[in-house]
Amino acid sequence: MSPDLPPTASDADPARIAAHPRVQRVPSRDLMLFIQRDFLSPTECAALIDRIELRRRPSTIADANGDDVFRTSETCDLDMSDPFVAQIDARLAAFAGIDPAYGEPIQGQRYTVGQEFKAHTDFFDPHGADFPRYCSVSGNRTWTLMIYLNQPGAGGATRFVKIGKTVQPETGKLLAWNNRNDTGRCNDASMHHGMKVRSGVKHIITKWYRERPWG
Ligand SMILES: O=C(O)CCC(=O)C(=O)O
Ligand SMILES: [Fe+2]
Repeated sequence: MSPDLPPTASDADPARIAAHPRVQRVPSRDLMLFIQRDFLSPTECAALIDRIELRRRPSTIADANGDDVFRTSETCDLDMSDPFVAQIDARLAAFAGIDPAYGEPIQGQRYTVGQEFKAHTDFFDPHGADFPRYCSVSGNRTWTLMIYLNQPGAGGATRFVKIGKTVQPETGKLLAWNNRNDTGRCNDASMHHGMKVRSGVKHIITKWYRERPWG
C-alpha cells in the first residue's frame, strides 16, 4: 500500500504496527499492546495542549457506577476540521492501518494534581445499560491509540492492571492496544488505570476506532 494513501481496512494489522520503526510490543499473552516513543514531536504536543486548554469540559463515563471520583479529569473534543488536528488523525490511522472513517473524533484529556481515571476498559460493556446509546450505529471500540503530550512532574502513569504493566508518561509517546482478545471478544486484560497525577499537569490525546464507520 502506498504510504500516501489512507488505509482502507476496518481493523488493524498487528504485523503492520509491529513493523513501524522503534515500535515495541509489550510482552503479554493476554493483551496486544504496542509502544512507540516520539510519535509526536514536542512542538506538536505543545500545539495540541494549547487546543485542549481552550475547550476543556468535565470528563464523563458510560454506565454510571456510583463512584463520583472514578474519572476526575477534563476532556476536550478536538476540532477535526482543524488541518493540524486532521493531519495527526491521518498519521494515527496510517500507524494503525485502519480506515480513518472508523475513528471517533480525537479527544484530549487533562489531569491536574490528584486527578485520575480509575481502572476501566475502553470498550463498552455489551450488557451495560448505555450500550445501545453508544454502540448501535458504529459498534464497539476496537483499538485505542493514546499519546502522552507531556511528562507531569510526578505520577500520571498508565497501569494495565491485569497484565501488571505500568507505562510512564513521556512527551510524544504513543500507546496502541487491541481492546479485543484473539477471538474478537471484549478483552478484560485491556483494563487500565490512568493513575493520579502527583505534581504538575498531564495531557494526553486518545483515539478510538470502532467496528463500523463512525457516524
Ligand atoms: O490517562 C491515562 O493514562 C489513561 C486514559 C484512558 O484510559 C482513557 O482516556 O480512556
Ligand atoms: Fe481508557
